[in-house]
Amino acid sequence: MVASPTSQDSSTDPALINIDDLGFSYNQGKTETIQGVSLHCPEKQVTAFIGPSGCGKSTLLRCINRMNDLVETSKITRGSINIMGQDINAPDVDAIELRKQVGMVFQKYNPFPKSIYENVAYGLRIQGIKNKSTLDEAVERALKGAALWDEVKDRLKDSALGLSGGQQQRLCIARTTAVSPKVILMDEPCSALDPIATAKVEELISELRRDFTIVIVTHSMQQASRISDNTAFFYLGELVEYGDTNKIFSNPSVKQTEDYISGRFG
Ligand SMILES: Nc1ncnc2c1ncn2[C@@H]1O[C@H](COP(=O)(O)OP(=O)(O)OP(=O)(O)O)[C@@H](O)[C@H]1O
Repeated sequence: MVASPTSQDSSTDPALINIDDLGFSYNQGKTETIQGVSLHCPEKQVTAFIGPSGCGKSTLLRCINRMNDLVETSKITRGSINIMGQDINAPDVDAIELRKQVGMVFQKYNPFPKSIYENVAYGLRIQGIKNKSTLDEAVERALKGAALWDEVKDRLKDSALGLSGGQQQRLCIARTTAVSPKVILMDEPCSALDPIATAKVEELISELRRDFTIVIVTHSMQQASRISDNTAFFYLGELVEYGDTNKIFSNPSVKQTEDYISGRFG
């Protein structure tokens, strides 16, 4: 057992995502990978999940858009996740509809083997948007929002696979924002990038918080402290401490958090 979380409400801002006593199992409930986690992610802020390898950060992230549904033996064992007041695991909630509101950016950038333009237009076309000028405007807006427009505006018809790794990741972010989700989940989005590309994506994340609520899993404590408003520290499937990022990194309430952020374990 780890210590009880010292804070579940990170701030007084209204929460967009409310996770309440969540339990999650990969093996039909025999063991819980997520054990009674409660935390609230405020709207238009960045919340970082940190903790040692295997503590359940990515699993919890994937609960927020029900990606774990794809694992046949997975099960929510207790509690709930509400997004904008809706229980996302209620029987009438369609996971595909949910994922339109809760987009995801992965560790390994994964553009489609299509043109730069078509990568961004893809989700809009699926939504039935056919008008060329509407698509052109939306693609330009998303690429500008992802700080990529100036680098690609003259080669929108070229393959996305010809971009550098950092550009491909920013393209994946543009693809996600183009369909205007409320939430963007990011699972170690910089771990495959060099320091310069990482700095660009971090800058981008700081910009994106103006329009989106972001939850990011990161192994980098420096990254969490640079870009997040709130930080949640997990250990063995439990939330140890959650709160304002400055507080967590300068004056954590729990010794385990302090040991982790100071590099004494993990
Ligand atoms: N699809 C799966 N089926 C069964 N067990 C899984 C699955 N995915 C992850 N796990 C297990 O769940 C636990 C938590 O894994 P998870 O990837 O969520 O941790 P993490 O904190 O994100 O780790 P890391 O920092 O290494 O990515 C681990 O023991 C892992 O082996």
